[in-house]
Amino acid sequence: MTQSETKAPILELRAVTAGYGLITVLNDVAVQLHPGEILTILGANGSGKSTVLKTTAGLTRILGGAITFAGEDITRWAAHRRAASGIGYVPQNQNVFLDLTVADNLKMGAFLRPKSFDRDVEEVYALFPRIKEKRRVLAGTLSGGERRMLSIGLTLLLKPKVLLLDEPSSDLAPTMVDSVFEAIARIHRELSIPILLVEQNVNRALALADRVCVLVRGKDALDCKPADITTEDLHGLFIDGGVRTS
Ligand SMILES: Nc1ncnc2c1ncn2[C@@H]1O[C@H](COP(=O)(O)OP(=O)(O)OP(=O)(O)O)[C@@H](O)[C@H]1O
Repeated sequence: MTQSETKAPILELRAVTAGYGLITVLNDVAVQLHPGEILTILGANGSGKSTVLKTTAGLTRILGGAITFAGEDITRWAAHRRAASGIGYVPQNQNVFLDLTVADNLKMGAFLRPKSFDRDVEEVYALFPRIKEKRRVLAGTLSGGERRMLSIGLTLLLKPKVLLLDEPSSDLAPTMVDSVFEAIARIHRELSIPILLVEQNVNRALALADRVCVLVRGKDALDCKPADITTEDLHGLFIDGGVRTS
């Protein structure tokens, strides 16, 4: 058991069943994120990884189970209340204003904290120097990776207590993937924010994670340390759509 696992989880999904309208995607799912931890969720396409994040952010229909965050039952809380209480969700699709400059995007993100605006924006620029260089250009002209960085930066301005990152490296050039993973490691190390990470780049995700949760068809099938995942597990996970655990 790691030091972080001995603490109570900051975020917990307990036997959560959830979906969209009449469609049930998650069945009885259990996920625990502990203080100081990066937990990576792996799974085949369509296994429900993004739905775990959306359910935590309050964007799906919860049909059963409970979600607790920082000691409170947030199961019935609306998405905006969860965000305001410290659940920072960075969706896979960009959430930046394409017709505004980078600096104006950040201004929008920091409008709730006018007093600390300059300091908070400098913190984002320090994490993402590339974003600082491009602060005067329209967000619509940024590369995919730069937009991803801006999107993470916008969420950081809300001072999250946990960060939910949905495939931050998808569709990026290799050098951008390096920059994004480096930034995630720094956010974790320097800002001490626990992170729930959904990622298709298995090797990079395993290198970064303290713990791994594997989803198979909407159900958590494996919860272990990265070193305990075998090549066979991974083969089962991505080729067969299931996980061999023995
Ligand atoms: N808004 C939606 N309405 C209805 N069904 C949805 C919606 N979003 C996702 N689904 C369905 O939920 C299931 C799980 O989707 P989800 O995006 O959570 O999977 P995933 O593991 O993140 O997949 P991928 O790795 O391909 O992104 C899929 O069958 C998908 O079609």
